[in-house]
Amino acid sequence: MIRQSLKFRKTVTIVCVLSLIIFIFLILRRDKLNNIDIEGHQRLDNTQNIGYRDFNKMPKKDDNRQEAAEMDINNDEAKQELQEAKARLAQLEKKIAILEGRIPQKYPDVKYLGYKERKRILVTGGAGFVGSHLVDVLMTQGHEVIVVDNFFTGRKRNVEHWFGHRNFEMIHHDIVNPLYVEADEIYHLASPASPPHYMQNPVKTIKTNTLGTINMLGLARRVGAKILIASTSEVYGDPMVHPQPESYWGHVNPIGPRACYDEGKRVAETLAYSYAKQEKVDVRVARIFNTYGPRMHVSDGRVVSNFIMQAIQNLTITVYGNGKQTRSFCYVSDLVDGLLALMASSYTLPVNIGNPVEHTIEEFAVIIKNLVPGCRS
Ligand SMILES: O=c1ccn([C@@H]2O[C@H](COP(=O)(O)OP(=O)(O)O[C@H]3OC[C@@H](O)[C@H](O)[C@H]3O)[C@@H](O)[C@H]2O)c(=O)[nH]1
Repeated sequence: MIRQSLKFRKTVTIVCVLSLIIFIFLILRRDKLNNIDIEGHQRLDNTQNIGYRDFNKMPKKDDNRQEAAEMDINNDEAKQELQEAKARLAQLEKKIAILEGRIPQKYPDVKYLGYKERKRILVTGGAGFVGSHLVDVLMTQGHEVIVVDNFFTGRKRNVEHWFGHRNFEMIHHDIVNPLYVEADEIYHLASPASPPHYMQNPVKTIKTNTLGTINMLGLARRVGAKILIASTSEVYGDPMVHPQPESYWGHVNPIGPRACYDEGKRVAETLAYSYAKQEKVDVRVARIFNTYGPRMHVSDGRVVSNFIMQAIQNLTITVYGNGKQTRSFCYVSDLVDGLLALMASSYTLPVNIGNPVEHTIEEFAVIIKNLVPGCRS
């Protein structure tokens, strides 16, 4: 009985120890598994946590990178545009500098005229030799001047010192076509005046002096402007009377080489007085004699520039014919004074404007030769 009891105890003890070992084993095993789970769980948590906690941060980081990339692209484009703009600006600055070089910064002194005194004056042929000097005086007097020129013989450089002035306007226009502007006074000077120039295209010369004059007289009638017609000593043709008074009717060959100009100007005068009589246009007619002065072109073809150029270059002075024909020579500023005085006057019949002292062409050739030092012409 005691033996059985001891055996039982022993068995129970062994079972207990074994159970304990198994229990410890199981606990250790569980811990290990738990650790794995825990680690796994932690990793999962970490991910989740990171995912959760940095939910607002992580995607932002990506956005920032994208934004930064986009900004880089935009910056590159902006830099390129800036460079292009700078290049264009440099080009424009160059062009402006060239233009500024051409336009004088300072204009000749111009008088200030009040609204009532200031006139708007149209000068046809205003870029020519005589016209440009007239424009200078009208501008300095303080008037508003409109220059119309087709630049056949006129030159922009003759009036470029007025470019940009608020009282000055330039129109590139051929007066053979109608012109619609407002004006108080019209100086109608547009026509080639040098024989080689006006004979170069005789039909055009006649058109300018007939159709062109009709257009200007029509304009004067429409706007109520006073008009001065620039006529010529050539209306006397090959005169039989010396010097020629305005009452002399002339000696003109209607089919001669100069007829396009001579007859063109005679018709222009006839038109002026027809408009005066029929349409009550206020007209002035100036018969201009030989004129010389600055801005006369070296290849003008008239006797003054021809002789001077020939004398300077020691070339033969070309006296046409026997040189006994006479001419008077008027300085351009005196002619301009005469034109202004005639326009301002109430005298409506034709007026000769020139130098009353006549010289033969032969005499004139000698005068020029003696004025050029060392001339061997
Ligand atoms: O080289 C020359 C040029 C001209 N002459 C002579 O010099 C005289 C003057 O001739 P120009 O060519 O200078 O001019 P013209 O006097 O014939 O007419 C000029 O003067 C008046 C203006 O109104 C006219 O518009 C213009 O044609 C003419 O007798 C001409 O034969 C020369 O002897 N040699």
